[in-house]
Amino acid sequence: MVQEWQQIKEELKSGLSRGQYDLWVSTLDCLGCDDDQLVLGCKNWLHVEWVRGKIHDRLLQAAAARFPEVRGIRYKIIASDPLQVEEAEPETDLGPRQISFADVAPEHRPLFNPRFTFDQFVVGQSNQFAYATCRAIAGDQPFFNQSIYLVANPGLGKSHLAHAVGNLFFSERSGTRVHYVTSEQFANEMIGALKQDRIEGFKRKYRENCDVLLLEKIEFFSGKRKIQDELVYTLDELLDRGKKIVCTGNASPKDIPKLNSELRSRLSGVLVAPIEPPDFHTRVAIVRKKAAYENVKLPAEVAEFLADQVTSDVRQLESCLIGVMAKSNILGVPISLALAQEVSQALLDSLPNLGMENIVQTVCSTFGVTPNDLRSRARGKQLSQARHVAMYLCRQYTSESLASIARAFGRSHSTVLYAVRRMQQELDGKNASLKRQVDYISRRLETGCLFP
Ligand SMILES: Nc1ncnc2c1ncn2[C@@H]1O[C@H](COP(=O)(O)OP(=O)(O)OP(=O)(O)O)[C@@H](O)[C@H]1O
Repeated sequence: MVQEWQQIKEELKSGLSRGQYDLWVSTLDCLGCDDDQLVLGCKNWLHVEWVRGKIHDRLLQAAAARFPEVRGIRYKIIASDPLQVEEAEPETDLGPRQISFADVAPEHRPLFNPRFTFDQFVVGQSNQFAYATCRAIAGDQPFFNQSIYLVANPGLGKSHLAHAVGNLFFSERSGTRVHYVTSEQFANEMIGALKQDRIEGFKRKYRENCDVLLLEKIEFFSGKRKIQDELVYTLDELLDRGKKIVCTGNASPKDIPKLNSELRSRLSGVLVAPIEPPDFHTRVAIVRKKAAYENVKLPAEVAEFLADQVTSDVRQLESCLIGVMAKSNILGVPISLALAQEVSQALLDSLPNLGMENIVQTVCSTFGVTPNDLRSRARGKQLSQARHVAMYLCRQYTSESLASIARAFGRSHSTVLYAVRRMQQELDGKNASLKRQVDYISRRLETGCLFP
Protein backbone atom coordinates (compact mmCIF):
# COMPACT_ATOMS: atom_id res chain seq x y z
CA MET A 1 0.00 0.00 0.00
CA VAL A 2 2.92 2.32 0.76
CA GLN A 3 4.07 2.05 -2.83
CA GLU A 4 0.62 2.73 -4.28
CA TRP A 5 0.17 5.72 -2.00
CA GLN A 6 3.50 7.09 -3.20
CA GLN A 7 2.33 6.65 -6.80
CA ILE A 8 -0.94 8.44 -6.06
CA LYS A 9 0.95 11.38 -4.60
CA GLU A 10 3.27 11.46 -7.60
CA GLU A 11 0.27 11.50 -9.91
CA LEU A 12 -1.12 14.50 -8.08
CA LYS A 13 2.03 16.49 -8.73
CA SER A 14 0.78 17.48 -12.14
CA GLY A 15 -1.61 20.36 -11.91
CA LEU A 16 -0.20 21.61 -8.62
CA SER A 17 2.58 24.08 -8.02
CA ARG A 18 5.64 22.83 -6.21
CA GLY A 19 4.66 24.88 -3.19
CA GLN A 20 1.14 23.48 -3.14
CA TYR A 21 2.45 19.95 -3.42
CA ASP A 22 4.95 20.40 -0.61
CA LEU A 23 2.48 22.15 1.64
CA TRP A 24 -0.63 20.07 1.21
CA VAL A 25 0.08 16.78 -0.55
CA SER A 26 3.46 15.59 0.69
CA THR A 27 2.19 16.12 4.24
CA LEU A 28 -0.86 13.86 3.73
CA ASP A 29 -0.64 10.43 5.38
CA CYS A 30 -2.35 7.32 4.17
CA LEU A 31 -3.78 5.50 7.19
CA GLY A 32 -5.18 2.54 5.24
CA CYS A 33 -8.60 1.40 4.13
CA ASP A 34 -11.70 1.00 6.23
CA ASP A 35 -14.35 -0.97 4.31
CA ASP A 36 -14.65 0.91 1.05
CA GLN A 37 -13.12 4.13 2.39
CA LEU A 38 -9.55 5.26 1.98
CA VAL A 39 -8.54 6.93 5.24
CA LEU A 40 -6.17 9.87 5.00
CA GLY A 41 -4.48 11.74 7.82
CA CYS A 42 -4.29 15.53 7.71
CA LYS A 43 -2.43 17.93 9.96
CA ASN A 44 -5.41 20.05 10.91
CA TRP A 45 -8.83 21.16 9.68
CA LEU A 46 -7.31 23.73 7.34
CA HIS A 47 -5.41 20.90 5.71
CA VAL A 48 -8.59 18.80 5.46
CA GLU A 49 -10.47 21.65 3.85
CA TRP A 50 -7.80 22.39 1.31
CA VAL A 51 -7.55 18.74 0.27
CA ARG A 52 -11.33 18.37 0.15
CA GLY A 53 -11.79 21.55 -1.78
CA LYS A 54 -8.94 21.16 -4.25
CA ILE A 55 -7.96 17.58 -4.91
CA HIS A 56 -10.59 15.28 -3.44
CA ASP A 57 -11.92 14.14 -6.80
CA ARG A 58 -8.48 13.52 -8.26
CA LEU A 59 -7.42 11.66 -5.13
CA LEU A 60 -10.49 9.48 -5.28
CA GLN A 61 -9.95 8.71 -8.94
CA ALA A 62 -6.30 7.84 -8.43
CA ALA A 63 -7.12 5.72 -5.39
CA ALA A 64 -9.98 3.88 -7.07
CA ALA A 65 -7.69 3.06 -10.01
CA ARG A 66 -5.34 1.26 -7.64
CA PHE A 67 -7.76 -0.09 -5.06
CA PRO A 68 -10.97 -1.06 -6.85
CA GLU A 69 -12.86 -1.49 -3.57
CA VAL A 70 -12.37 2.19 -2.67
CA ARG A 71 -15.58 4.21 -3.05
CA GLY A 72 -14.80 7.24 -0.94
CA ILE A 73 -12.25 9.02 1.22
CA ARG A 74 -12.42 9.77 4.92
CA TYR A 75 -10.18 12.39 6.47
CA LYS A 76 -8.77 12.26 9.96
CA ILE A 77 -6.85 14.88 11.79
CA ILE A 78 -3.65 13.50 13.23
CA ALA A 79 -2.44 15.44 16.21
CA SER A 80 1.23 16.06 16.84
CA ASP A 81 0.92 13.09 19.17
CA PRO A 82 0.43 10.35 16.57
CA LEU A 83 -1.68 8.31 18.96
CA GLN A 84 -4.36 10.95 18.91
CA VAL A 85 -6.47 10.73 15.82
CA GLU A 86 -9.66 12.69 15.37
CA GLU A 87 -12.29 12.07 12.73
CA ALA A 88 -12.86 15.07 10.46
CA GLU A 89 -16.50 15.91 9.82
CA PRO A 90 -17.70 13.60 7.08
CA GLU A 91 -17.95 15.07 3.64
CA THR A 92 -21.44 14.82 2.26
CA ASP A 93 -21.53 16.32 -1.13
CA LEU A 94 -18.56 15.32 -3.19
CA GLY A 95 -19.14 13.22 -6.24
CA PRO A 96 -22.19 11.19 -7.17
CA ARG A 97 -23.45 8.89 -4.45
CA GLN A 98 -26.52 7.07 -3.42
CA ILE A 99 -29.21 9.13 -1.73
CA SER A 100 -29.76 7.89 1.79
CA PHE A 101 -32.59 8.39 4.21
CA ALA A 102 -30.57 11.03 6.01
CA ASP A 103 -30.62 13.17 2.88
CA VAL A 104 -34.36 13.47 2.81
CA ALA A 105 -35.23 13.19 6.48
CA PRO A 106 -35.70 16.57 8.15
CA GLU A 107 -32.61 17.82 9.96
CA HIS A 108 -33.48 18.21 13.62
CA ARG A 109 -30.15 19.45 14.86
CA PRO A 110 -30.23 23.23 14.94
CA LEU A 111 -27.33 25.01 13.40
CA PHE A 112 -25.45 25.84 16.55
CA ASN A 113 -21.73 26.07 16.14
CA PRO A 114 -20.37 22.97 17.91
CA ARG A 115 -17.25 24.91 18.97
CA PHE A 116 -19.35 27.47 20.81
CA THR A 117 -20.09 25.67 24.04
CA PHE A 118 -19.82 26.73 27.66
CA ASP A 119 -16.87 24.35 28.08
CA GLN A 120 -14.96 26.12 25.34
CA PHE A 121 -15.63 29.58 26.76
CA VAL A 122 -12.89 30.99 28.95
CA VAL A 123 -14.28 32.87 31.89
CA GLY A 124 -12.46 35.89 33.28
CA GLN A 125 -13.34 39.08 35.03
CA SER A 126 -14.40 40.71 31.78
CA ASN A 127 -17.13 38.20 30.97
CA GLN A 128 -18.00 36.30 34.12
CA PHE A 129 -21.34 38.01 34.64
CA ALA A 130 -22.42 37.39 31.05
CA TYR A 131 -21.25 33.79 31.29
CA ALA A 132 -23.04 33.21 34.59
CA THR A 133 -26.34 34.67 33.38
CA CYS A 134 -26.23 32.61 30.16
CA ARG A 135 -25.47 29.46 32.11
CA ALA A 136 -28.30 30.23 34.49
CA ILE A 137 -30.79 30.87 31.72
CA ALA A 138 -29.77 27.61 30.05
CA GLY A 139 -29.94 25.69 33.33
CA ASP A 140 -32.92 23.86 34.69
CA GLN A 141 -33.00 25.72 38.01
CA PRO A 142 -35.37 28.67 38.30
CA PHE A 143 -33.51 31.89 37.52
CA PHE A 144 -34.72 35.28 38.69
CA ASN A 145 -34.42 36.65 35.17
CA GLN A 146 -35.80 35.06 32.06
CA SER A 147 -34.19 37.37 29.54
CA ILE A 148 -30.69 38.69 29.00
CA TYR A 149 -29.14 41.22 26.69
CA LEU A 150 -25.44 40.59 25.99
CA VAL A 151 -23.67 43.74 24.94
CA ALA A 152 -20.10 43.98 23.68
CA ASN A 153 -17.87 45.19 20.90
CA PRO A 154 -17.29 42.79 18.01
CA GLY A 155 -15.41 39.57 18.61
CA LEU A 156 -15.83 39.36 22.37
CA GLY A 157 -17.99 36.26 22.64
CA LYS A 158 -21.66 37.31 22.31
CA SER A 159 -22.42 34.74 19.62
CA HIS A 160 -20.32 32.16 21.40
CA LEU A 161 -22.50 32.47 24.51
CA ALA A 162 -25.76 32.60 22.54
CA HIS A 163 -24.80 29.39 20.72
CA ALA A 164 -23.64 27.85 23.99
CA VAL A 165 -27.16 28.37 25.37
CA GLY A 166 -28.59 26.71 22.26
CA ASN A 167 -26.10 23.85 22.38
CA LEU A 168 -26.86 23.16 26.03
CA PHE A 169 -30.60 23.06 25.47
CA PHE A 170 -30.10 20.82 22.50
CA SER A 171 -27.88 18.36 24.34
CA GLU A 172 -29.70 18.30 27.66
CA ARG A 173 -33.32 19.20 26.92
CA SER A 174 -33.75 18.50 23.26
CA GLY A 175 -37.52 18.89 23.44
CA THR A 176 -37.12 22.62 24.08
CA ARG A 177 -38.00 24.72 21.05
CA VAL A 178 -35.03 27.03 20.58
CA HIS A 179 -35.07 29.59 17.78
CA TYR A 180 -31.73 31.13 16.90
CA VAL A 181 -31.95 34.05 14.52
CA THR A 182 -30.08 37.24 13.72
CA SER A 183 -32.13 40.42 13.68
CA GLU A 184 -31.59 40.70 9.96
CA GLN A 185 -32.95 37.19 9.41
CA PHE A 186 -35.89 37.95 11.68
CA ALA A 187 -36.65 41.04 9.61
CA ASN A 188 -36.24 39.24 6.28
CA GLU A 189 -38.42 36.40 7.43
CA MET A 190 -41.09 38.81 8.54
CA ILE A 191 -41.00 40.75 5.26
CA GLY A 192 -41.13 37.50 3.28
CA ALA A 193 -44.07 36.31 5.38
CA LEU A 194 -45.91 39.59 4.82
CA LYS A 195 -45.35 39.41 1.07
CA GLN A 196 -46.52 35.85 0.85
CA ASP A 197 -49.46 36.32 3.16
CA ARG A 198 -47.97 33.99 5.76
CA ILE A 199 -47.63 36.45 8.62
CA GLU A 200 -49.77 34.34 10.94
CA GLY A 201 -47.32 31.47 10.52
CA PHE A 202 -44.43 33.80 11.28
CA LYS A 203 -46.14 35.02 14.45
CA ARG A 204 -46.92 31.49 15.55
CA LYS A 205 -43.32 30.45 15.03
CA TYR A 206 -41.82 33.18 17.20
CA ARG A 207 -44.61 33.78 19.69
CA GLU A 208 -46.27 30.41 20.29
CA ASN A 209 -43.88 27.75 19.08
CA CYS A 210 -40.83 29.09 20.80
CA ASP A 211 -39.47 28.33 24.27
CA VAL A 212 -36.16 30.09 23.90
CA LEU A 213 -35.45 32.95 21.51
CA LEU A 214 -31.81 33.71 20.73
CA LEU A 215 -31.81 36.97 18.81
CA GLU A 216 -28.50 38.41 17.64
CA LYS A 217 -27.38 41.88 16.57
CA ILE A 218 -30.28 43.94 17.80
CA GLU A 219 -28.67 47.11 16.38
CA PHE A 220 -29.94 46.00 12.98
CA PHE A 221 -33.46 47.09 14.00
CA SER A 222 -32.35 50.72 14.20
CA GLY A 223 -34.72 52.83 12.08
CA LYS A 224 -36.93 49.87 11.04
CA ARG A 225 -40.18 50.92 12.63
CA LYS A 226 -42.53 48.23 11.46
CA ILE A 227 -40.21 45.41 12.37
CA GLN A 228 -39.59 46.96 15.76
CA ASP A 229 -43.34 46.86 16.41
CA GLU A 230 -43.48 43.19 15.55
CA LEU A 231 -40.53 42.49 17.81
CA VAL A 232 -42.23 44.28 20.71
CA TYR A 233 -45.29 42.02 20.35
CA THR A 234 -43.07 38.96 20.11
CA LEU A 235 -41.07 39.88 23.20
CA ASP A 236 -44.21 40.70 25.19
CA GLU A 237 -45.84 37.44 24.32
CA LEU A 238 -42.76 35.37 25.08
CA LEU A 239 -42.20 37.11 28.40
CA ASP A 240 -45.89 36.75 29.35
CA ARG A 241 -45.65 33.05 28.70
CA GLY A 242 -42.51 32.75 30.82
CA LYS A 243 -40.28 31.92 27.86
CA LYS A 244 -36.58 32.73 27.72
CA ILE A 245 -34.85 35.33 25.59
CA VAL A 246 -31.19 36.01 24.90
CA CYS A 247 -30.48 39.08 22.79
CA THR A 248 -27.10 40.37 21.71
CA GLY A 249 -26.01 43.75 20.45
CA ASN A 250 -22.97 45.95 20.00
CA ALA A 251 -24.50 48.75 22.09
CA SER A 252 -26.82 48.81 25.04
CA PRO A 253 -30.49 49.42 24.15
CA LYS A 254 -30.40 53.03 25.30
CA ASP A 255 -27.51 53.78 22.94
CA ILE A 256 -28.93 52.22 19.78
CA PRO A 257 -30.26 55.08 17.65
CA LYS A 258 -33.74 55.10 16.14
CA LEU A 259 -35.36 52.48 18.35
CA ASN A 260 -38.93 53.30 19.19
CA SER A 261 -39.64 53.93 22.85
CA GLU A 262 -41.62 50.67 23.31
CA LEU A 263 -38.79 48.50 22.08
CA ARG A 264 -36.19 50.53 23.95
CA SER A 265 -38.16 50.18 27.15
CA ARG A 266 -38.69 46.40 26.66
CA LEU A 267 -35.00 45.88 26.04
CA SER A 268 -33.96 48.14 28.88
CA GLY A 269 -36.06 45.97 31.19
CA VAL A 270 -33.98 42.97 30.19
CA LEU A 271 -30.95 42.09 32.30
CA VAL A 272 -28.06 43.73 30.48
CA ALA A 273 -24.82 41.75 30.71
CA PRO A 274 -21.81 43.55 29.25
CA ILE A 275 -18.68 41.77 28.06
CA GLU A 276 -15.47 43.77 28.21
CA PRO A 277 -12.24 43.00 26.36
CA PRO A 278 -10.49 40.18 28.22
CA ASP A 279 -7.45 40.89 30.37
CA PHE A 280 -4.04 39.43 29.58
CA HIS A 281 -4.49 36.25 31.64
CA THR A 282 -7.86 35.52 30.10
CA ARG A 283 -6.41 36.07 26.62
CA VAL A 284 -3.59 33.64 27.36
CA ALA A 285 -6.13 31.11 28.61
CA ILE A 286 -8.25 31.61 25.48
CA VAL A 287 -5.26 31.01 23.20
CA ARG A 288 -4.37 27.86 25.14
CA LYS A 289 -7.90 26.55 25.05
CA LYS A 290 -8.24 27.11 21.31
CA ALA A 291 -4.89 25.41 20.67
CA ALA A 292 -5.88 22.45 22.84
CA TYR A 293 -9.15 22.18 20.90
CA GLU A 294 -7.06 21.81 17.74
CA ASN A 295 -4.78 19.29 19.47
CA VAL A 296 -1.83 21.61 19.23
CA LYS A 297 0.77 22.03 21.96
CA LEU A 298 1.62 25.69 22.23
CA PRO A 299 4.79 26.91 23.94
CA ALA A 300 3.90 29.24 26.80
CA GLU A 301 5.93 32.08 25.32
CA VAL A 302 3.91 31.90 22.09
CA ALA A 303 0.57 31.99 23.93
CA GLU A 304 1.78 34.97 25.90
CA PHE A 305 3.17 36.72 22.85
CA LEU A 306 -0.13 36.40 20.94
CA ALA A 307 -2.14 37.48 23.97
CA ASP A 308 0.09 40.49 24.26
CA GLN A 309 -0.24 41.42 20.59
CA VAL A 310 -4.01 41.34 20.23
CA THR A 311 -5.78 42.96 23.10
CA SER A 312 -9.28 43.96 22.13
CA ASP A 313 -10.78 41.39 19.75
CA VAL A 314 -10.78 37.67 20.49
CA ARG A 315 -11.68 36.90 16.88
CA GLN A 316 -8.43 38.50 15.74
CA LEU A 317 -6.52 36.72 18.45
CA GLU A 318 -7.98 33.48 17.18
CA SER A 319 -7.04 34.35 13.58
CA CYS A 320 -3.43 34.84 14.64
CA LEU A 321 -3.39 31.53 16.46
CA ILE A 322 -4.95 29.75 13.49
CA GLY A 323 -2.35 31.32 11.24
CA VAL A 324 0.50 30.14 13.48
CA MET A 325 -0.89 26.61 13.73
CA ALA A 326 -1.57 26.41 10.02
CA LYS A 327 1.84 27.65 9.01
CA SER A 328 3.65 25.42 11.48
CA ASN A 329 1.75 22.25 10.66
CA ILE A 330 1.72 22.67 6.97
CA LEU A 331 5.33 23.71 6.59
CA GLY A 332 6.31 21.07 9.12
CA VAL A 333 8.18 23.53 11.33
CA PRO A 334 7.70 23.74 15.09
CA ILE A 335 5.66 26.53 16.60
CA SER A 336 8.11 29.11 17.82
CA LEU A 337 8.13 32.70 18.95
CA ALA A 338 9.73 33.72 15.65
CA LEU A 339 6.95 32.04 13.68
CA ALA A 340 4.31 33.69 15.85
CA GLN A 341 5.94 37.08 15.32
CA GLU A 342 6.06 36.61 11.58
CA VAL A 343 2.46 35.41 11.32
CA SER A 344 0.91 37.95 13.65
CA GLN A 345 2.73 40.78 11.91
CA ALA A 346 1.46 39.65 8.52
CA LEU A 347 -2.08 39.06 9.76
CA LEU A 348 -2.51 42.16 11.81
CA ASP A 349 -1.20 44.29 8.96
CA SER A 350 -3.45 42.66 6.40
CA LEU A 351 -6.74 42.10 8.23
CA PRO A 352 -7.92 45.70 8.30
CA ASN A 353 -6.92 46.08 4.65
CA LEU A 354 -9.08 43.33 3.25
CA GLY A 355 -10.88 44.92 0.35
CA MET A 356 -13.21 43.92 -2.45
CA GLU A 357 -10.23 43.14 -4.71
CA ASN A 358 -8.86 40.50 -2.30
CA ILE A 359 -12.28 38.99 -1.96
CA VAL A 360 -12.91 38.84 -5.69
CA GLN A 361 -9.49 37.28 -6.29
CA THR A 362 -9.91 34.64 -3.61
CA VAL A 363 -13.43 33.75 -4.73
CA CYS A 364 -12.25 33.57 -8.36
CA SER A 365 -9.34 31.29 -7.58
CA THR A 366 -11.56 29.04 -5.49
CA PHE A 367 -14.28 28.74 -8.13
CA GLY A 368 -11.88 28.73 -11.10
CA VAL A 369 -13.42 31.83 -12.72
CA THR A 370 -12.00 35.27 -13.53
CA PRO A 371 -12.97 38.71 -12.19
CA ASN A 372 -14.28 39.53 -15.67
CA ASP A 373 -16.53 36.47 -15.52
CA LEU A 374 -17.94 37.73 -12.24
CA ARG A 375 -18.71 41.11 -13.77
CA SER A 376 -20.11 39.63 -16.98
CA ARG A 377 -23.80 39.00 -17.68
CA ALA A 378 -23.17 35.22 -18.01
CA ARG A 379 -25.34 33.17 -15.69
CA GLY A 380 -24.02 29.60 -15.45
CA LYS A 381 -24.86 27.93 -12.13
CA GLN A 382 -21.25 27.86 -10.91
CA LEU A 383 -20.65 31.45 -11.99
CA SER A 384 -23.81 32.77 -10.34
CA GLN A 385 -22.86 30.97 -7.17
CA ALA A 386 -19.36 32.49 -7.24
CA ARG A 387 -20.85 35.95 -7.84
CA HIS A 388 -23.27 35.60 -4.94
CA VAL A 389 -20.54 34.35 -2.61
CA ALA A 390 -18.28 37.26 -3.61
CA MET A 391 -21.02 39.84 -3.03
CA TYR A 392 -21.91 38.26 0.30
CA LEU A 393 -18.29 38.25 1.48
CA CYS A 394 -17.82 41.86 0.41
CA ARG A 395 -20.68 42.71 2.78
CA GLN A 396 -19.18 40.58 5.54
CA TYR A 397 -15.58 41.70 5.35
CA THR A 398 -15.74 45.31 4.17
CA SER A 399 -17.74 48.33 5.10
CA GLU A 400 -18.60 48.99 1.43
CA SER A 401 -22.19 50.03 0.83
CA LEU A 402 -24.56 47.95 -1.29
CA ALA A 403 -24.28 50.62 -3.97
CA SER A 404 -20.50 50.42 -4.17
CA ILE A 405 -20.54 46.61 -4.24
CA ALA A 406 -23.14 46.87 -6.99
CA ARG A 407 -20.82 49.17 -8.98
CA ALA A 408 -17.87 46.81 -8.53
CA PHE A 409 -19.90 43.93 -9.98
CA GLY A 410 -21.68 45.97 -12.63
CA ARG A 411 -25.04 45.17 -11.07
CA SER A 412 -27.88 47.06 -9.42
CA HIS A 413 -28.24 47.74 -5.73
CA SER A 414 -31.25 45.43 -5.53
CA THR A 415 -29.39 42.57 -7.21
CA VAL A 416 -26.69 42.74 -4.56
CA LEU A 417 -29.30 42.93 -1.82
CA TYR A 418 -31.04 39.89 -3.24
CA ALA A 419 -27.74 37.98 -3.53
CA VAL A 420 -26.70 38.77 0.03
CA ARG A 421 -30.10 37.78 1.45
CA ARG A 422 -30.24 34.64 -0.62
CA MET A 423 -26.77 33.61 0.56
CA GLN A 424 -27.70 34.30 4.15
CA GLN A 425 -30.82 32.17 3.81
CA GLU A 426 -28.87 29.33 2.26
CA LEU A 427 -26.22 29.51 4.96
CA ASP A 428 -28.85 29.61 7.69
CA GLY A 429 -30.60 26.71 6.08
CA LYS A 430 -29.13 23.34 5.41
CA ASN A 431 -26.79 24.05 2.54
CA ALA A 432 -23.82 22.38 4.16
CA SER A 433 -21.69 22.38 1.06
CA LEU A 434 -22.13 26.10 0.48
CA LYS A 435 -21.40 26.73 4.13
CA ARG A 436 -18.16 24.80 3.84
CA GLN A 437 -17.23 26.68 0.70
CA VAL A 438 -17.87 30.05 2.33
CA ASP A 439 -15.96 29.00 5.47
CA TYR A 440 -13.09 27.84 3.35
CA ILE A 441 -12.91 31.11 1.44
CA SER A 442 -13.22 33.10 4.67
CA ARG A 443 -10.27 31.27 6.14
CA ARG A 444 -8.29 31.76 2.98
CA LEU A 445 -9.03 35.45 3.19
CA GLU A 446 -8.07 35.64 6.83
CA THR A 447 -4.88 33.65 6.44
CA GLY A 448 -4.25 34.60 2.82
CA CYS A 449 -1.22 36.69 3.62
CA LEU A 450 0.47 33.61 5.07
CA PHE A 451 0.27 31.46 1.96
CA PRO A 452 0.51 33.84 -0.96
N1 LIG B 1 -14.08 34.10 26.49
C1 LIG B 1 -13.90 33.42 25.35
N2 LIG B 1 -13.46 32.15 25.40
C2 LIG B 1 -13.25 31.46 24.27
N3 LIG B 1 -13.47 31.94 23.03
C3 LIG B 1 -13.91 33.20 22.93
C4 LIG B 1 -14.15 34.00 24.07
N4 LIG B 1 -14.59 35.20 23.65
C5 LIG B 1 -14.63 35.16 22.30
N5 LIG B 1 -14.22 33.95 21.88
C6 LIG B 1 -14.08 33.51 20.48
O1 LIG B 1 -13.90 34.65 19.66
C7 LIG B 1 -14.54 34.47 18.42
C8 LIG B 1 -15.51 35.62 18.19
O2 LIG B 1 -16.54 35.50 19.15
P1 LIG B 1 -18.07 35.81 18.80
O3 LIG B 1 -18.36 35.44 17.39
O4 LIG B 1 -18.90 35.19 19.86
O5 LIG B 1 -18.04 37.38 18.92
P2 LIG B 1 -19.25 38.41 18.87
O6 LIG B 1 -19.13 39.21 20.14
O7 LIG B 1 -20.53 37.73 18.62
O8 LIG B 1 -18.79 39.29 17.64
P3 LIG B 1 -19.70 40.08 16.55
O9 LIG B 1 -20.36 41.18 17.28
O10 LIG B 1 -18.66 40.57 15.58
O11 LIG B 1 -20.62 39.08 15.95
C9 LIG B 1 -15.24 33.14 18.47
O12 LIG B 1 -14.46 32.18 17.81
C10 LIG B 1 -15.30 32.81 19.97
O13 LIG B 1 -15.21 31.42 20.20
